[in-house]
Amino acid sequence: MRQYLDLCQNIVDNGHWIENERTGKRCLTIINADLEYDVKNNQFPIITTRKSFYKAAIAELIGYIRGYDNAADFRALGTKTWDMNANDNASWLANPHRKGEDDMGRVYGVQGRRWQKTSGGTVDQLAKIVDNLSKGVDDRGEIITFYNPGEFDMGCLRPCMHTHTFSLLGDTLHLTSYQRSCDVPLGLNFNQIQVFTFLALMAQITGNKAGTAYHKIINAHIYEDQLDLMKNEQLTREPFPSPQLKINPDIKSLKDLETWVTMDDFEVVGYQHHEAIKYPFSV
Ligand SMILES: Nc1nc(=O)c2c([nH]1)NC[C@@H]1CN(c3ccc(C(=O)N[C@@H](CCC(=O)O)C(=O)O)cc3)CN21
Ligand SMILES: O=c1ccn([C@H]2C[C@H](O)[C@@H](COP(=O)(O)O)O2)c(=O)[nH]1
Repeated sequence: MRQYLDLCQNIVDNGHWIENERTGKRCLTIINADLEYDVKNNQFPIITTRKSFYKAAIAELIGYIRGYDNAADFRALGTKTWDMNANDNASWLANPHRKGEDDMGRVYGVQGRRWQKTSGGTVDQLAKIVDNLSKGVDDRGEIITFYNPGEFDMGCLRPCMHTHTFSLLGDTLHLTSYQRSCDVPLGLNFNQIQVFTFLALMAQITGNKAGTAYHKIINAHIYEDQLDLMKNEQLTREPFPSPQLKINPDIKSLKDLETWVTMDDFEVVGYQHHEAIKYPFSV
């Protein structure tokens, strides 16, 4: 994944040091990065310059698709990535909307599947997109957005990868995903996998061909305590060729994704990688 390493090198060479009040850490930061993934030819954008735990990344995506609001549900699917934000974040622990242990509040999938209408009831953004794309319809608004400023105070974290737009050209499906804030050593490793897999899955369940995924990032940063490992370890390594993602072909509908799918339905074939690097995580 040369484009990932180029972005990391660009931050190291041209980044600005920005204080981040929420985490109390400084971040080396650039604005604006555009990444592209070739889903059509199954060039899976997994990082090869360290070991990537791709099943955890896919588990996060499936949890968003299911509308999960609880770190325990994410753990049951195969990822602990929401434990810290749900249970170890002072401002969320003190928030009266928090419903107890593991609650994440009205984040990501809750907005995607159960956006609260002022007139009562909820909007299922994802089901509408799946219905339209299955009929070959792109109404130029096939958008799922998790970004609901009216409910930021009801969740543990504002969504980072917050909006996904699907587009049909004939029977080929494309995806454009927008990310406002990106922890390049940790989060992007997962987000690249999620953007790719979201397009591959949506093409599969709507009977379309997968095309290209476009990933647009605004604030791309490396936390100060991650910089040494990035500069002196990861960036000294040569990448390996991209492997392929195999998805169980029996997954045919949104209902399948909501009910029986597990991480055993995803396999990466031919993943060559360098050894793991453990980057610090900032809550
Ligand atoms: N500071 C920060 N960075 C993030 O990337 C991030 C957040 N916060 N909060 C919400 C989610 C949670 N995400 C996470 C959380 C942890 C890992 C992580 O620790 N990854 C390890 C290994 C994970 C594993 O063993 O499954 C890694 O090496 O990639 C990655 C993404 C992405 N998001
Ligand atoms: O999918 C994700 C979720 C989170 N992140 C990172 C980006 C930032 O480092 C933090 C969120 O902090 P904010 O202060 O809310 O911007 O989490 C990510 O990279 N990918």
